[in-house]
Amino acid sequence: MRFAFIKCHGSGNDFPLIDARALDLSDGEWASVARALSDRAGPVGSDGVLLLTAGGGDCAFGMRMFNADGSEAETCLNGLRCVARAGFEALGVDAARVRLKVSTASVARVDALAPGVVTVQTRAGPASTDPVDVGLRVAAPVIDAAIAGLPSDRRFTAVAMPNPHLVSFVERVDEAELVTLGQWCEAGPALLADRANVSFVELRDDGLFVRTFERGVGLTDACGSAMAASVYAAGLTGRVAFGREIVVRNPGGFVRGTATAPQAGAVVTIAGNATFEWDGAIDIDLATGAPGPLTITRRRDDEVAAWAAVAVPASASASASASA
Ligand SMILES: N[C@@H](CCC[C@H](N)C(=O)O)C(=O)O
Repeated sequence: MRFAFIKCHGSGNDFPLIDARALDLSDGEWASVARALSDRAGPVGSDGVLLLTAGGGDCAFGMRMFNADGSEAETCLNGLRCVARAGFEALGVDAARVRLKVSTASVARVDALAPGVVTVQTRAGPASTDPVDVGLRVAAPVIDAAIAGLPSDRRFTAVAMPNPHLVSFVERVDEAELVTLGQWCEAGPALLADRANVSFVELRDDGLFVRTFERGVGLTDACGSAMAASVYAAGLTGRVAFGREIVVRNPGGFVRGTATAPQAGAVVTIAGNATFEWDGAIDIDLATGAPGPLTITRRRDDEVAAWAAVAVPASASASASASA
C-alpha cells in the first residue's frame, strides 16, 4: 500500500504524518507501518508515526500516534502540534478541539516563537497523579517521593498526561542512568505493567531542561507530554509557580509552557514549533512490513532553516534559545 506523508517535527521529536481520514487499516497494520517508517536504518527513520484522523462531536479532527515499536500512545504533544497544523490546513481553521485516544485537547495557531517558525499551542488536561491513571501499582499518588520497587533512589513525581510519566528533578542529567532506568521500565514490570516515559529534569534559571527516555522509543530529542508533565510536576512541588509561563528546553530546542493548579483544572499549555521538513511517499507491504523505496516530492528547507536558526541544542548551551 502506498502512503503519502509529511516528515515533521516538534522540538526535534520527528514523525511521518499521514492523513488517515480516508484510510481503513487495522491497529496491527498501523503498528507495522509505524515500525517500518520509524526504523532509523530504513528509508525514513523517526520517533513514531502520526495520523490525522476524523473528528466527531465537538472535535474538528483527531490524532493517533504509534511509537517506533508499534505501540499506540494515549497522546503525543509534540506530534499534536504537527497534526493540528495539518488539520488547520485541511479544514481552513486556526483553532480546534482534537480527539485523542482516550481524551481531547485544544489546539490553536499562535504567534511564531521565531521568524518563519509555525507555532501551535496545545492545551491538555487534566493532568493526573492518580496511580491508576499513571498505571503505577502503588497505594497513593507519588509526588517528589521515592518509589518502592523502582531501581532508583531518586524522588519522582508520577503524572498521567494522560500517557504515563515519571519525572525526577536532578542537579545534572545523567543520560546513562536515565537509559538504564528507562530500559527497566520498558520491560513492563509488575510495578508499571504498561511501562512509562521517564524524564530527568534540571531547573535552569528561567525554566526547565527536560531529557526523556520515551516508552516505545528510547532517548528522544524531546517529548512534549514529558515537558507538560514536568511543568505540572514543577508546580506541584513548588519549584515553579502555577500560572507562570516558562521556557522548557530539550536537546531538540525549546517550548514555552505553563500549568494550572489541580484546583484550577490541572491544564498544561505548551507552545512550540510544528515544522514540516519534507513531503514523501512510500510503499509498505502490509503483510511483511517491508518498505519500498522512498520518493521525496517536496522539500521545505525554509522551515528547516528557520527552526535551525533558533533551536540551539539546549545540552550544548543553557541559555542560547531563551531570548527567542
Ligand atoms: N513524544 C511524544 C510522546 C509519544 C508517546 C510516548 N512515547 C508514550 O508511549 O507515552 C510527545 O511529544 O508527547
